[in-house]
Amino acid sequence: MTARLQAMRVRRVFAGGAGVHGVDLTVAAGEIHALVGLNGAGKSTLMRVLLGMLRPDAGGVHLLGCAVADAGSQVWREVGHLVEHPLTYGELTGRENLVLAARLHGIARGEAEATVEQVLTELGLERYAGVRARRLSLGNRQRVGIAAAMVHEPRVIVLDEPSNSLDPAGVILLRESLRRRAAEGAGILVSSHHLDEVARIADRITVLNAGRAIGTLDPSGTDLERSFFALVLADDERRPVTEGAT
Ligand SMILES: Nc1ncnc2c1ncn2[C@@H]1O[C@H](COP(=O)(O)OP(=O)(O)OP(=O)(O)O)[C@@H](O)[C@H]1O
Repeated sequence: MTARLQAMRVRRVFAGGAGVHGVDLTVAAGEIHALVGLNGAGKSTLMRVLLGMLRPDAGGVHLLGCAVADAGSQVWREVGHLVEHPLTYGELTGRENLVLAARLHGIARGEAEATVEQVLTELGLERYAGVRARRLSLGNRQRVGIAAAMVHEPRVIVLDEPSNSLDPAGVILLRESLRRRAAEGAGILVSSHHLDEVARIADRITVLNAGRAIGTLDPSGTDLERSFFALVLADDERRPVTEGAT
């Protein structure tokens, strides 16, 4: 298995005890790996550590085989992410934002426009491409943010709650886009609250609870919701109340 992304015993604990308490996680080439967990379980924190936005207290992260702390532009141009709010410049149009994102990831000027047209079509944004980002609806701004994370065809993709504020059409386009990218060898990590959606898209599902990876769910299983709550409940009952309190 070629690991695109690997977390080894990653720990990042905030004052008060919440955070991530020693998580191992691998995202293989060609795989869509979903992270699920209740609010505050540590999904965003883990993703931020994986992307070098937060330094771990302990443990390590490898991106494309390179320690994240040592990753240079050659590695970062192969990574696309959307964590928290879509980073768009409100005064620029969707298209201009995407050209900028492509250029920042090393796509040559001559290629950027064609690449951007492709991703605009892929995410159903053609009609809105000329609209300034600040005038876009929440859902279309989210689509632009997702497009910006993927315009440069990265081999590692990390998306935190990407289907938030997307309409059903957007959810389907996102699903198809991620499937295509995984089939072409990208390793994709995606967090979500929507277990139904996760079941449709993920090859593997890891459950986080109170900052720990407590188990996996079978995406083809019949009652994902029940299995999810059973895992969380069993973990909560096992854990002393003071530990990992959020
Ligand atoms: N900068 C910070 N300082 C202190 N505590 C923090 C900080 N960032 C996150 N936390 C806490 O760490 C825990 C995990 O938060 P995180 O945002 O990673 O959870 P999450 O699983 O992404 O939740 P959600 O589904 O609500 O987005 C929470 O209890 C949160 O309050």
